[in-house]
Formats: sequence, C-alpha cells, structure tokens
Amino acid sequence: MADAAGELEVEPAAAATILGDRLELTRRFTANLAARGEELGLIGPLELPRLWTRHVLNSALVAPLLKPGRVGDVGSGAGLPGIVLAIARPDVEFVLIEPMERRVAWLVDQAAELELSNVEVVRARAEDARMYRALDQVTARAVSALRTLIPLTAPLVREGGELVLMKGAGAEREIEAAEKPIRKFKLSGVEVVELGVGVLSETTRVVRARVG
Ligand SMILES: C[S@@+](CC[C@H](N)C(=O)[O-])C[C@H]1O[C@@H](n2cnc3c(N)ncnc32)[C@H](O)[C@@H]1O
Repeated sequence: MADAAGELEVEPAAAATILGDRLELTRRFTANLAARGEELGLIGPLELPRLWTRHVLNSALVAPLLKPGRVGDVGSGAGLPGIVLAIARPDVEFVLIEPMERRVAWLVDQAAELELSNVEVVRARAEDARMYRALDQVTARAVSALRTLIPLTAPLVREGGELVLMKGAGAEREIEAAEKPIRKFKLSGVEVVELGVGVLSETTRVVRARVG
C-alpha cells in the first residue's frame, strides 16, 4: 500500500501474508495510534501519513523471525514493534519494557482494547529489568545506537537466545562502531557469539545477534 507520502516500502502482499487473519486487528491498532498518538506524544505529526507502511508494516516484517517463547521488546513506546508483533504472533508471549509512564499507560490500554492476552507491560529501563534474563528473544526499534543497544539488551536474553534489532540503512556502519563495546562486554560474561544483518524493507534492516 502506498501511503499519503507516496512511499511504497512494504509489499502489501507480503504484509497480508504475514498478518493473515490478524490484518484487521492491526488496522485497528493503527487507527487508534493515528487518532491519539500525536496528542499523547507517541508519534510526530510528520509520521502520521506514513504510519501504516513505515511504522506498522515494517514492524510486522519482524514477526516471521520470532520463535514461540518469551520475547521482550525494549523501549516499546507507541507499541512499535511490540504491539504489532503481539497481534501478528498470538503464539508468542511478549514482555514490553518501557520506562515512561504515559507510554506504559498507552501500551496497557492497547493490550486491553485489542484483547491481547499475550502481552505483559513492565515499567522499567532495560538496565533495571534483568530479572527477565530468561527471555528467548529481544526486539528493539529506534532506542539507541548498536554500540549501546547491544550491551543494554543482551543481558535480558537467555544463553542461546537472540537479539532482533530493527535498524536503518546504516546498520553495517553501526555494527563496525559496536565492535569494541561488544568485545569489552564479553569480559562481563554475556557474549555475542554471532552477529548478522538482513534487509527487511527499503528503509529497514534487521541486526540479529546470538547471545552465548
Ligand atoms: C524513539 S522511541 C521509539 C519507540 C518505539 N520503539 C518506536 O519505534 O516508535 C525510544 C523509546 O525507548 C525508550 N527507552 C529509552 N531508553 C530506554 C531504556 N534504557 N530502557 C528501555 N526503554 C528505553 C523511550 O522511553 C522511548 O519510548
């Protein structure tokens, strides 16, 4: 679907395949965000016209990368990608980790309104949420650069688990910049054993890191 800005970032057929019978619920979440997101400070006015393609459908593209289990979404904010993924993958349990009260209230409200029984919302910063170390996978989008994001999120993941981080087109450069903090991090006992980058859409890359 081309949005109002004329951008076609995610093939509608791909989105329909991923979302299947969850497409309508995803549209409902998008409508809620379009109606209240700006007033609540969740989304800038310039983003409204491209909410569906750039934000919601791009988030949905992560859904096939998740395995049944417990997935944390760090810095969920408006619910991207956390709420979209919880809609797309009812077989996965989600823990949305977000420190800001107003955003937490929005996430709790949306989980209830959309009847998502697979969502738990935790008001915390990632560095204070390490009791969730048993998470199988952790997602994050637009939270911070990889050099800080990897040390922030890796301790939440169980041994053998995975980080699935949404990034812009500069992901490869970010990986290079993250090399030193990742090496230093290894000394503290949590180790990134594999790191790769894939293309999700025109504007979005996914950085996948296995944690040892
Ligand atoms: C730019 S917003 C992005 C929100 C959403 N992921 C998106 O893509 O629209 C960054 C979010 O990360 C949250 N955040 C910042 N530092 C954090 C931390 N240390 N732990 C968890 N969340 C954090 C902020 O409160 C904010 O909601």
